This record gives sequence, structure tokens and C-alpha cells, in this order.
Amino acid sequence: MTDDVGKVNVVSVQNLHVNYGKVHAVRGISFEIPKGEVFGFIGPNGAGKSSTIRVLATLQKKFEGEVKVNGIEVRDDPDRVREMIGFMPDFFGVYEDLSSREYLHFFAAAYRLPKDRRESVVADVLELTDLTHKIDSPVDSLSRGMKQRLALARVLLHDPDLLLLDEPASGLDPRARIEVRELLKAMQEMGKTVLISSHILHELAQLCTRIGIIEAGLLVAEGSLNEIFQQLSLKRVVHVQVVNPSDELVAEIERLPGVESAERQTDRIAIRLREDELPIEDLHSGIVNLGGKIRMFQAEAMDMETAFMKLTEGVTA
Ligand SMILES: Nc1ncnc2c1ncn2[C@@H]1O[C@H](COP(=O)(O)OP(=O)(O)OP(=O)(O)O)[C@@H](O)[C@H]1O
Repeated sequence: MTDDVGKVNVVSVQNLHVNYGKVHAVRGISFEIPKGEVFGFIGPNGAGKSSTIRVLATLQKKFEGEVKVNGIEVRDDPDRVREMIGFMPDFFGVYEDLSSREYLHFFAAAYRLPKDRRESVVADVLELTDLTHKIDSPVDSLSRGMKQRLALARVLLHDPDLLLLDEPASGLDPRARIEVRELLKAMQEMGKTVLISSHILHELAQLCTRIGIIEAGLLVAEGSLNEIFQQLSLKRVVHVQVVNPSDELVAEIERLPGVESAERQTDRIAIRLREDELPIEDLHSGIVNLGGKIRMFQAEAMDMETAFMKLTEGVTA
């Protein structure tokens, strides 16, 4: 139940398959989420994200493989698993005429929270999601971003260890997305473990500690963002300024294994690097070993959209 650095795995999925008749929606995926991590589950529409999340949420009864939450088999004890998870589906539903207060009280009762605690728990989760001022507003009058926050407030009512959030940021405007991002940061600080899905990579990139990319029911890459870029052998451009650069030095840098090109520009050398062959830090020491006195060394940000395009074109699948 623990990973190699001794952290407890809150989620463990081994060789999961989900079939709907002839549709083989999930085709044998495995991953683990250690406690306190925010795991981004990314893939295009129809890739199998919701199916996987529904299994973890104990809602999908027919599946093959081993799926555990806090070490408990979802199949064996769905009731106990349900107590440990907060599931936010990718649709909100319609709650005509209910106010935020009534909506949360309804779910607090469904979670069987003791009656005398409900008032204060509802107040807490509304404060956490910054909706205290909307306590008496009808749910249907809230903006989309507020509805998402209310849905998050709902899944926090019973203080679960694991949050399963299916596309919480889809359809939100940029400001509302930032709010969701801030909220998730707060969840992480509270020690929650989070699985969050999206079909947009950059929506999750800054937020997640680990990422799994799913396509056509298969996990095509998994790890930290850096590890994924290495797995994809994407090229990274590193800008370097050295004192008195000579053509000879530039040519020698270009000959380093893992360097695809080194181009002299007005005030710098732009180096295209295959990171899986030559990690950035080794490029640095490589240049020092060649006698270069480095004044500035800056790697360009990861080109995430390229990564996602590459994956969803099926190149690595
Ligand atoms: N109840 C169902 N019956 C039949 N096929 C289904 C059912 N639910 C999902 N599927 C199919 O299984 C595949 C995976 O769907 P799933 O919803 O898991 O993907 P997803 O990655 O969550 O996509 P989205 O972002 O569109 O929700 C799709 O081809 C979908 O049409």
C-alpha cells in the first residue's frame, strides 16, 4: 500500500478494464496516487476518464482489475469507500428553488452528518469555497464558477480523504478557473488527495503534482510533468550566455550527445536539447567542462500543447 518513498497510496488501480457491451472503454490501466498528491488525469473526450473515475467512486459495478481506496477494494466494501471519497461528477444537475443552504443541508443529511453539526459544517464549507454571501441564493441563480464551488463545498461536507473531480474546470471563464485552482491548492494544503480530470493539459499543468495521460482507454504516459516530457523525448530550448563565446565553443556544444543544435544569436547561444538523452543540468556541466564561463543559463518553459498534440495524435500510443 506504500510507494517506494514510503508514502501511503490513497488510490491504487491495477489493470483496470471497463466494457460497455462491445465498447472497450478502459483497456488495462494501472496507476497509484500517494497521499497528498494532486493527480491530473488528462485525455481527449471519450478516452475513458469518466469511466475510471466512476469505478473509483463505486458507481461503476461492472469492471475488471483491482481498484483500491486507502487499501480497501472498491468491489468488496463500496460503503466504506464512499465515506472516504468526495465525488464531483462532470454535470451539476438542476436544483430548482433550492437555496445554497438547503442544497448543502440536503447532502449533509444524505451523508448522515449528525443534525446538530450540520449548521456549522455547512457554514465551514461555504466559507472555504467563498460562498458565505450566497447562502440564501437559489442554486440556479449562481454563475457557473459559483456552482462549481458549491459542488466542491458539497463533496467536502463529510471531510473525505480523496476528492474525485471530473472536469471541474470545463466551461469556466479564466477567472473562475483561477478560483478553482486556488481552491484546489487549499485542498492540497488540507492534506486531501485529489484526482482531477480534464481534456485540456495546460488547465492542470501548474496545479498537479503528477499527471496521467489517457488515450483510447490506455495510459500513454504517467509521472511528474518533467518525467512525462522526458518520456516523450520532447526538445527543449536552453538559452545560454557565456563570456566571450567563440565559434569553436558553439561547435563543441553542438557535438555534445543529446544536443540537437546550437545556434549563436546576438547575445546568447540557443541550444535545442533532447532531454531524455542529456538532462538540463548535465548540459550546464558539459558547457563548463568545455571551458565556457556561464553568465546566464535559462531553459524555456515546457511546450505542453505540443506534448499533448503529440500524444493525442497517437504517436506514442
Ligand atoms: N454507459 C455507457 N454505455 C455505453 N458506452 C459508454 C457508456 N459510458 C461511456 N461510454 C463510452 O466509453 C468511452 C469512454 O467514455 P468516458 O466517458 O469514460 O470518457 P471520458 O474520457 O470521460 O470522456 P469525456 O471527457 O467525454 O467525458 C466512450 O467511447 C463512451 O462513448
